[in-house]
Amino acid sequence: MARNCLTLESVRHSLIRQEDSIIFGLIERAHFPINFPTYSQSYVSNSLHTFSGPLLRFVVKETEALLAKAGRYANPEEHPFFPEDLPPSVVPPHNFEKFLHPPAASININKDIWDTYINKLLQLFVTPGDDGNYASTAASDLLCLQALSRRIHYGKLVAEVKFRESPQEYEPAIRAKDRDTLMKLLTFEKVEEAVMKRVAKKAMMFGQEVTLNKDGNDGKYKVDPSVVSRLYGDWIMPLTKHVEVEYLLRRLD
Ligand SMILES: O=C(O)C(=O)C[C@]1(C(=O)O)C=C[C@@H](O)C=C1
Repeated sequence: MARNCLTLESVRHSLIRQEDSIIFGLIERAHFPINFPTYSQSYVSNSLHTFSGPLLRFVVKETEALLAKAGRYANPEEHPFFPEDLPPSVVPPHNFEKFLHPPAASININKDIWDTYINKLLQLFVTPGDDGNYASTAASDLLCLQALSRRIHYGKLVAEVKFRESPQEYEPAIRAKDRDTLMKLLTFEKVEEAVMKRVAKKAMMFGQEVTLNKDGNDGKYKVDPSVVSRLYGDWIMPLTKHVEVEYLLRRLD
């Protein structure tokens, strides 16, 4: 859909679709135990001294460098975790429609997303242990981080649509830099409740063992549906709303 035709219904529809990518990402990651060395400061240090630090950082940084050359970050819906020193794109530029308000478009909270994912979320949906599959673990973390980042930063589009639909409602709070009022204005509790129920249901459907005999999967899922619901309620939606508030605060700049 052309950006300028976006409505609250269509951006919500995109958020619903993105739930699938996030839940599949979580299921893939939950296939491995925590594998702490993936995040250890000292795991990667090679004799060439080309890189040192956590393996996950290495994998994300190198992947982003490659994707930047392929033009990924020219798309306003994509946000790199390591925006410093990205190489230029080698592909012809695409004329992405400018839908966001330019002074607010550059918000990037990937640092918070990274810290939250590593320090809070992972422990909730992966088992303890170490199976040595650190590179595969980092590759599945990368997919989760990208899906989460895309969803959370989608809050910019949601905020823009809300602002365009009723600017008079938002302008006084933006001028007063009143974060609490903005947060109240953009919060729809009923929608949040529906999101939490739907993601739990999707986690049940996507995460069940599919067999050819009649036995059910004994209520066992690849990722706990109640945890998925909690990840959304406690972190994913609050971070999305944080992006919405930050965006609106710059909407009249
Ligand atoms: O649907 C909206 O209105 C949004 O702003 C998105 C979202 C979410 O993150 O899913 C965030 C805030 C609302 O309270 C409801 C849902």
